[in-house]
Amino acid sequence: MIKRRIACLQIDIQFGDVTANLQEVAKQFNHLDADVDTVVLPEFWPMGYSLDRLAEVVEYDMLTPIKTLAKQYNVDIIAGSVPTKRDGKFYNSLPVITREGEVVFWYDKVHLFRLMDEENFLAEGKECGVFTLSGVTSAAVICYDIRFPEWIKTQMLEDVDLLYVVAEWPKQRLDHWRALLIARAIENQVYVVACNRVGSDPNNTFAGHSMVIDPWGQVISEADDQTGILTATIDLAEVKQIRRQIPVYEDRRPDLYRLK
Ligand SMILES: O=C(O)CCC(=O)C(=O)O
Repeated sequence: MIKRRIACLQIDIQFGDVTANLQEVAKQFNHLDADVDTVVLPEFWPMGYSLDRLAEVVEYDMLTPIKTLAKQYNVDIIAGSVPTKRDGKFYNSLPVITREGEVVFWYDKVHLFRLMDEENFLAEGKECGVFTLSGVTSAAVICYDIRFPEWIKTQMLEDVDLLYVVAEWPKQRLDHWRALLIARAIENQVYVVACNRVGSDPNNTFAGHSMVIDPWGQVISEADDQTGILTATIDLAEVKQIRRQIPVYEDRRPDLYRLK
């Protein structure tokens, strides 16, 4: 039995205000249950979708305070996503931070969301989001990525037990959010832990409804549309048990799948 207690910080994000957003994250850490192992933040928590401020925001040292929180609270952190800059290009990047305060993995969002103008400001990631954290083979993707089952499957084929999703998913497509996350859990027989934001920016109102879904597709915990912490305990032994019961990985027919 490998149990993990996970907490999603479902926060409101102040548009372009890194200081206020860091304060909000730190405030929420004060309310964590003492037995939490892993904390998950939403997409672009330092700034929201104020994409015209990317150049300014990347200069800000957003991760030192998050690393300090990891050590102080003795938790691993899937640190939502933050803007990064490499070779003159900006990325929507997800850092994985251990309880020792080390950044051990980065994932860059692969599918850019045109409805929110991402392709005008950001470059696409090209690498898989698979990593090991406190002994659990995990993967992480960002928001729009969940609409691409081929991309999620590519990662799940690396023996992943736990899929993290960080998002700023708008309220008007809440039904898609729920259906896509549940489908990804069922078809891949993995735990899905999805952290969304709440509140509004000048263009959108966001759905909240962070969710923890088991590998059978049952929603074991779901938030409403208010700020708060969604906490759930997962038992990773369930993954193997469900894959034995319905062996979809063994029954795949990739020789027939024409995905290009
Ligand atoms: O796919 C959607 O409906 C929402 C995606 C999104 O908001 C994002 O990727 O930031």
